Amino acid sequence: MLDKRAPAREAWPMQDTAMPAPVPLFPAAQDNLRLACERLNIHPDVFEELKAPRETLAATLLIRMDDGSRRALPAWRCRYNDRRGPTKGGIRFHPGVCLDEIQTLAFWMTFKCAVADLPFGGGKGGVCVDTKTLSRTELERVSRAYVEAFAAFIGPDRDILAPDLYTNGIVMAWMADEYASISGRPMPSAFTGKPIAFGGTAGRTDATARGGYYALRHLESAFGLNADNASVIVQGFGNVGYHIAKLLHADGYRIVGVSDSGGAIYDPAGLDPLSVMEHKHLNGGVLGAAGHGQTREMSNPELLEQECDVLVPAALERQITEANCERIAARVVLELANGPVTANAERVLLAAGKNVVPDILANSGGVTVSHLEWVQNRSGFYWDGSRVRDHLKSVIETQTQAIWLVQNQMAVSMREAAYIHGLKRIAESVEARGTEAYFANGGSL
Ligand SMILES: NC(=O)C1=CN([C@@H]2O[C@H](COP(=O)(O)OP(=O)(O)OC[C@H]3O[C@@H](n4cnc5c(N)ncnc54)[C@H](OP(=O)(O)O)[C@@H]3O)[C@@H](O)[C@H]2O)C=CC1
Ligand SMILES: O=C(O)CCC(=O)C(=O)O
Repeated sequence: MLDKRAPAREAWPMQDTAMPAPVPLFPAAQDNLRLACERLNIHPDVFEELKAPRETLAATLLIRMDDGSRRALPAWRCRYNDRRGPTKGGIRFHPGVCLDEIQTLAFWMTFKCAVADLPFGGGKGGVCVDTKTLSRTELERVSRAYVEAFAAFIGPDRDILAPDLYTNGIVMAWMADEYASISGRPMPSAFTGKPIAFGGTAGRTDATARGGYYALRHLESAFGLNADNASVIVQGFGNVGYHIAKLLHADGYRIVGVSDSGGAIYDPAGLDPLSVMEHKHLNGGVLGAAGHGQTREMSNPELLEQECDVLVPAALERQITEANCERIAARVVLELANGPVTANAERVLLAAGKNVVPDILANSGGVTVSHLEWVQNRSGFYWDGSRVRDHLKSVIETQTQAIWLVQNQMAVSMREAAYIHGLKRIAESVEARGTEAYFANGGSL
């Protein structure tokens, strides 16, 4: 019998054929791997192992909506490579989520964890959903359904989740709670980025931004930047975008532009991130927030091209592409988003003498502090915020310096240097199992 609640045929969501599919991310990620393998003159088995994910699971989450209807949401979790330890990486809820994106993000996590020298491999997950269309109870059902679907994949020694785009500490708490129900005992270390009252760590909320901040400050003199007269544009005003704006503003950087999904504001005289965030809380977006008298509203693409010294993409992938790279005014691009600059665009930026601090270094602060949360959950001994920040600063400065050296020694881009630095560690962990001699040149750079 026909379900009386079924919507009329026209009301069923149809595929939007007018929108061209985005260029896949994974082939460019593989190019980075191939280049790093060539530069290190590494055994071909390493490329063979890393060119594809270990395992990816797809599921359809069937969610009961508040009005009684059901929605089917595509979801994925990818464990890309676990040679250095359990796979680790965030989960995102976004309407653009697809298999290509999740696999690529999991690949990037593999290298990010190696760059930060964490005992983790890389993973990532996502649900194709627009959280802005969900009530809080629907969001909770999506979070719990995700864990139910992927429970066999997850675990403190297998695959450890964390927040990413449009997920946060509350989502992690629902997930950890669901996982405890399924496992029959609490296992908080299978999730990081949890609220502090539920086994979270001090310092995780702003860790991604803080890591990027430490990297930028470490490179200031190399980039010829001076906090007292340098200007910054931040794309995305969520967890990462807001905190980087706040940290740099506190040090004297002039925040001249910020944006969110609703649009952008630009004020050459400067914006106060705290008052912009207050405005966003009250009005739902940054549009309409006032700076120092010269504030203009514009689109996100326009904002990227405005005058500034440092551009911080902190939203989505593929924001700086062949279409706009020649008009980017910034001298430094600090990639706090994952994959915001395409490979072709980066070539153009570098040829124009600009600097790009690659995502797998610039945004590695989040997973570095997630590692500390995992350690604290397992030991039952909790650190204070200053100890967490000191550790993060030391990790970021050490890895930034190491990558800077590789870049100069090998005359490669900072991204290539980061991949070489990470690949060396991954290959060492394979070789340490005694199977093969992976370094044709004995492991020296
Ligand atoms: N959270 C973490 O620990 C880590 C995050 N990252 C990366 O950082 C980026 C941001 O993540 P996070 O801050 O956690 O996510 P959030 O969900 O907290 O914030 C995302 C922000 O991006 C904005 N946004 C969404 N779409 C657009 C668009 N088309 N143009 C401009 N802005 C847009 C959102 O706008 P609105 O507020 O209007 O919705 C929001 O302000 C992602 O690429 C993520 O993968 C990387 C490492 C760790
Ligand atoms: O904290 C983590 O485990 C991972 C964060 C993340 O998803 C990322 O770095 O892209």
